[in-house]
Amino acid sequence: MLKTKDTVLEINQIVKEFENGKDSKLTACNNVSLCFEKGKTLGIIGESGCGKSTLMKIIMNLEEPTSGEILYNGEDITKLKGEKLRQHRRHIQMVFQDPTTAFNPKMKVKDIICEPLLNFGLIKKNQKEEVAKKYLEMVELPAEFMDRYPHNMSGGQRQRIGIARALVLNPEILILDESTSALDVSIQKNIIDLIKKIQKDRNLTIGFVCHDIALISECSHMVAVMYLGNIVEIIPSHKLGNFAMHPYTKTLMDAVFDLNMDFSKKIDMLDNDISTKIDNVNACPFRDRCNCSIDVCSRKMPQLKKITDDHYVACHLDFTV
Ligand SMILES: Nc1ncnc2c1ncn2[C@@H]1O[C@H](COP(=O)(O)OP(=O)(O)OP(=O)(O)O)[C@@H](O)[C@H]1O
Repeated sequence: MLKTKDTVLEINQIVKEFENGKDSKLTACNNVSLCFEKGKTLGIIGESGCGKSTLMKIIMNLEEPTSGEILYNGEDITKLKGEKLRQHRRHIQMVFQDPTTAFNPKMKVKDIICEPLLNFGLIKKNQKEEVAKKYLEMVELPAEFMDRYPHNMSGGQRQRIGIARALVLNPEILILDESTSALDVSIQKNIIDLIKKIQKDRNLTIGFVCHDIALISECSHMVAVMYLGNIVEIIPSHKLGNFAMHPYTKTLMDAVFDLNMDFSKKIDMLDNDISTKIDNVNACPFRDRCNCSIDVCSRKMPQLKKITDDHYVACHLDFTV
């Protein structure tokens, strides 16, 4: 994925290995390179355990990569320490899957929303109510909510507070890690609509991590498909339906329940579990579950190949025909 004039965050060849028992290592991220574009959403999709959250934690400086760099305004943020790191945190904020666990249950909504601003000394205590009102309005909640506690709200309302708190420092990039996954479908849609509106108003760059390809295609501009730590396809979301090429992406797409779907078509579901993985750098990570694997797949790791300017695939199959 090539850097453009609109790139705000550049992930270059990030590798993250974890100790996995005595003499073995687990590669959670294997040479991941991606670009986040200003005002756009980059969706990252993959099954549980494919490394999505690890990558997001590295972007958030909550985890250190084994190697690679992440450039924000030309500076490698993986190397930041101390006060420089603290100041940098204002630029990239995250909304977690379950904000309940991230909130102090003894704090009122106004304190939760304003805490980051107070930590950075950006407001005085007597400005809390004014700020909370503004941000509650932004996430379409009544001003009276500022005196509530998190446990007196629904999951959707709590997630709105999580979004307000993440945006209060006016970050350039917002990371949403399965942020709507725990919500009912109708509430999920409302939150997605709200996020899209805020993105437009603020020209916000978003990283949207999710295991639901239908949801990701609905709210992302570009989609990166991750499998066992590897990016196997990067594709504009509007092309997912008709132009996805990697056998894994196609399987994910085929599994989406679509009212217009041809029901006579066989749906190839993934049978063996992702946890039965073998870390083999000399083979395609998807080969054991792939219906189209060929001889070379068990000998060589496919590299991302450019199909068109905005579409990349890591597969040994020949897509030129
Ligand atoms: N601190 C850690 N120590 C050892 N292994 C880890 C650690 N964190 C993650 N892993 C492993 O790295 C791999 C990727 O985990 P990660 O949480 O990034 O996946 P994920 O795609 O976000 O999954 P999920 O959607 O379930 O959160 C998994 O095999 C996981 O067990």
